[in-house]
Amino acid sequence: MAEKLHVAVACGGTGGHIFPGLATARALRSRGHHVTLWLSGKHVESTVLQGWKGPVVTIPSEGFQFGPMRSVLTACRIVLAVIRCWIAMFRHRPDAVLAMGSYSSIGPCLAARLRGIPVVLHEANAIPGRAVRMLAGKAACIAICFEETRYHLKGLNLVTTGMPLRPEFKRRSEPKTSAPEFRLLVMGGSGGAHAVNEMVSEAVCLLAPDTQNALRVTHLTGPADESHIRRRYEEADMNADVLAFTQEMAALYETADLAICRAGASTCAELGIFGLPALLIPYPHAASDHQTANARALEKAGAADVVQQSEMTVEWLADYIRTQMEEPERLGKMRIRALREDSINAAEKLAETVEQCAKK
Ligand SMILES: CC(=O)N[C@H]1[C@@H](OP(=O)(O)OP(=O)(O)OC[C@H]2O[C@@H](n3ccc(=O)[nH]c3=O)[C@H](O)[C@@H]2O)O[C@H](CO)[C@@H](O)[C@@H]1O
Repeated sequence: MAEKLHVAVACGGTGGHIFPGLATARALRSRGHHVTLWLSGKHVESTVLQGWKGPVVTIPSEGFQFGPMRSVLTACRIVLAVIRCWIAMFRHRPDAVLAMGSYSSIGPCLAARLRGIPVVLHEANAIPGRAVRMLAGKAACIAICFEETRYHLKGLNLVTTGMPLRPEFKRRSEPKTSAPEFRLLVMGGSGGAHAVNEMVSEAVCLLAPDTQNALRVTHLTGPADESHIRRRYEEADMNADVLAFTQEMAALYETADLAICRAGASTCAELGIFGLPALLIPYPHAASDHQTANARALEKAGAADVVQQSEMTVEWLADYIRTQMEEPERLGKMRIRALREDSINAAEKLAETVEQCAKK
C-alpha cells in the first residue's frame, strides 16, 4: 500500500457530486488514508451526508453566472473561495486534492495548485463541465466515466475509473422475481425535477382507470413538489408511494421494472449496476447539454429510450408507459443490455489513482 496520505475530497454541489465523493472518501479511508471533505454549504449536502463521521471543511461557493455584472461577481466569488481554501490548507495540509467536478471544486483546486499540491479531477458526465474544463490543464490526472469524454479532453492524462457508487449498490446475485404489478420508479436526480414530476404524475393518473392494480409507482419528487404530487395520486386513487427523498435507492432499483428519470451521471451509472431499463428525460438546461450526451450513450447501448422534455406530452408519456407494461419481452431485452460493469469498484479505482498522483 502507498504511504498514508491526507486527501481533501472536494465534492460540494448536488447529490451527483456528494455521493461519488463520499464513496471515494470511504474507499480512501479503508486504504488507511486520512480524508477531509470540502463542501460548499448547500442544504442538500446535509441531507445526503448522513453517516459521515470524518472532518468537513465548508467553503461557500456558487455556480457560474453570466452577463456583464454577474460574470464579475462570479470571478470575485472564485477569488474569495481560492483565498479561503488557501488559508484552510495551512491548517489541513492535504497531500492531494480529489475534486468531483462541480463549481465548488474550483476554490480547493486552484488553492492546491498555488501550494504545489497535486490535483485529481473526476468528470462524471459524457461532456465535461465548466469547472473541469477550467481546471483540466493543471490536473495530475482526470478520471472519467464515459469513453465519449476523451474527445473533449484530448492530450490530457485521462483514466477511466467509472462512477464511484455507494457500497450498497451491488449487483443483484439472483434474477429479478416478477411482482404481480408493474413497478415504475420516477425520479429527477437528487433535488427532484418539477417538469418530470408534473408530466409523469399526470400521465400515470390518465392511465389510472385501467391500471390501478396493475401499476405501482414510486415517485421521488424532491422537497418542493412532494405534497401536491401525493395529493394528485390520491385523488386519482392511484397506487403510489411519494417521497421527497430516500436513502434506500438500492431496494427501489432492484424491484423496479422501468425508471423514468433525468440523465444525471450517478443515475445513469446506477441504472447500469441494476440493469434497469429507463426512459431518460435529459435536464434541458444542463451545462453543454451533458445530460443528453449521457442519455444518448445509454440509448446507443440499447439500455434506455430518450425523450426531450420539449417534445414530450402527457398523452405520449401515458401511451409509452402502457406500451412498456404490455411488452415485457422488450423490457427484458433492454434489461440485459442495460447491465454494465464499468462502475463496479470505481471508488477503489479512483482511490488508487489518487494514491498514484499524490505527493510521495
Ligand atoms: C440538474 C443537474 O445539473 N444535475 C447534475 C448533478 O447531479 P444530480 O444530483 O442532479 O443527479 P445524479 O443523477 O448525478 O445523482 C443523483 C443521485 O441522487 C440519488 N438519489 C436521488 C433521489 C433520492 O430520493 N435519493 C437518492 O439517493 C441517486 O441515487 C443518485 O445517486 O451532477 C451530476 C454529476 O455531474 C450531473 O450529471 C447532473 O446533470
